[in-house]
Amino acid sequence: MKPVRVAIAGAGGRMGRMLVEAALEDPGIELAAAFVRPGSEWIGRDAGDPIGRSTGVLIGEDPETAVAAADCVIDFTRPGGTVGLVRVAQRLGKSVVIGTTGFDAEQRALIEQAAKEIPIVLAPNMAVGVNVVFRLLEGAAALLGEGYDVEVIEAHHRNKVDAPSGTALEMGRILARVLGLDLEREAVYGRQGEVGVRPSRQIGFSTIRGGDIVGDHTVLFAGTGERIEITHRSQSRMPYAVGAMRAARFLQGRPPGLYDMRDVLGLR
Ligand SMILES: NC(=O)C1=CN([C@@H]2O[C@H](COP(=O)(O)OP(=O)(O)OC[C@H]3O[C@@H](n4cnc5c(N)ncnc54)[C@H](OP(=O)(O)O)[C@@H]3O)[C@@H](O)[C@H]2O)C=CC1
Ligand SMILES: O=C(O)C1=N[C@H](C(=O)O)C[C@H](O)C1
Repeated sequence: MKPVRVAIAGAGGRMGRMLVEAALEDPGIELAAAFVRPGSEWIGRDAGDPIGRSTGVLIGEDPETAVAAADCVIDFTRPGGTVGLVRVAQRLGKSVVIGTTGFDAEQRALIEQAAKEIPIVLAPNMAVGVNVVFRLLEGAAALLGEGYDVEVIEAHHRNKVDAPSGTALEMGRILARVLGLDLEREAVYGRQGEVGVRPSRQIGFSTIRGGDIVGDHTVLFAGTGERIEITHRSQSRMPYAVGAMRAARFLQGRPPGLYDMRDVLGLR
């Protein structure tokens, strides 16, 4: 099988660098292009420079040129950048792996629309462990049922700009579905002041930001006389990047559609 040619967006970012490294280590992947925003200090430099390696691929600034050179574009940037890139991929008939988080409803709808024409993996967390935790949460929530208050607690580095994390929100969606809750009405994001007695039909989200924490997620099921905590802690960003390469390989030859990491990992 020919390697999947990937273009990496935001190649100078924290995840962009990891993605370049993971692409170089994966025999099923060929690094075809890497690009950044116009004006970036990285333009014209080797894509391996941010990680002290040499790739022979120069960092560009034109998404069209980069996407045209690849089978699949991998995007861990910001929602505004992602939707623009999805339009380019749609026009050129290329697949997209999206790790970016923090989309609003309109941006999400645009991605869903594009997925009618091209194959897209959209996943707030590409680490295998987190996707297994998603499955554990389904089981735990179904077994525990009512009688346990559910809280989602996440911690990330000081530079993360969206909150709660995309992973925490996905955990909330899974728990709400299994428990029959309406997340729009029954979620609470942080608490302050005289908030009153906690309703049983509620999912609480708490966000911690500080230092260089890569990413921790805990779901707490608090009962009477006991509590259960399911925790995932990331010690490195590499599992996210390795997952993104798996997603790019998964998309090769796939029909248009919106997939997530559970599809990629066979966890459905
Ligand atoms: N799904 C997953 O497994 C994971 C998802 N993430 C998500 O990935 C995203 C990026 O995280 P991280 O790498 O830490 O962030 P960084 O800020 O380190 O990197 C973001 C990159 O995107 C670029 N960028 C920002 N805005 C735009 C735009 N409008 N158009 C194009 N490029 C843009 C930045 O360029 P510049 O430097 O010029 O601003 C930078 O290179 C976040 O949404 C995060 O939540 C993170 C880890 C795992
Ligand atoms: O910004 C990050 O760093 C991360 N973002 C993702 C999220 O919002 O869930 C995934 C991971 O937690 C790291």
